Amino acid sequence: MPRKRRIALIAHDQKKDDLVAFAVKHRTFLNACDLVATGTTGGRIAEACPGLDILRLKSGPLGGDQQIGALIAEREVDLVIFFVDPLTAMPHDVDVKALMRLAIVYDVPMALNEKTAQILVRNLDEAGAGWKDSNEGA
Ligand SMILES: O=C(CO)COP(=O)(O)O
Repeated sequence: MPRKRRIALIAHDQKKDDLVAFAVKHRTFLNACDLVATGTTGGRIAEACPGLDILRLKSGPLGGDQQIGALIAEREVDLVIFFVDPLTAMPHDVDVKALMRLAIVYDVPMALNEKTAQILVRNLDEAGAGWKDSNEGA
């Protein structure tokens, strides 16, 4: 049986409220997916959406972005939703860049802001299971 789509959810601190609101809004869709998140982001979403099953990795600055990058390299991630804060310097900026680089290398769709996330989620929702299949083997 094909695995469910796996979505990686990440938000910088100043964007966490926005991603939590996004998750609440798209909860039914997310519930049908496998979810993986960096530590604090995953905790915040789990708190706001009890019952949503989220695999929580390490916090971003402690290696969480790299863990998600490794999953991308293993072709275990179908979509990255990463609400980035472009106005704050991050001590782990190199990890953030590495994660983005791997999403580009492996041609994984990646939303870096809310509007893009909305478009991708709507597209996935409408495409049903066919969306992932059409991206397999690429
Ligand atoms: O720092 C992050 C992404 O770079 C997010 O990590 P947290 O979800 O643990 O805050």
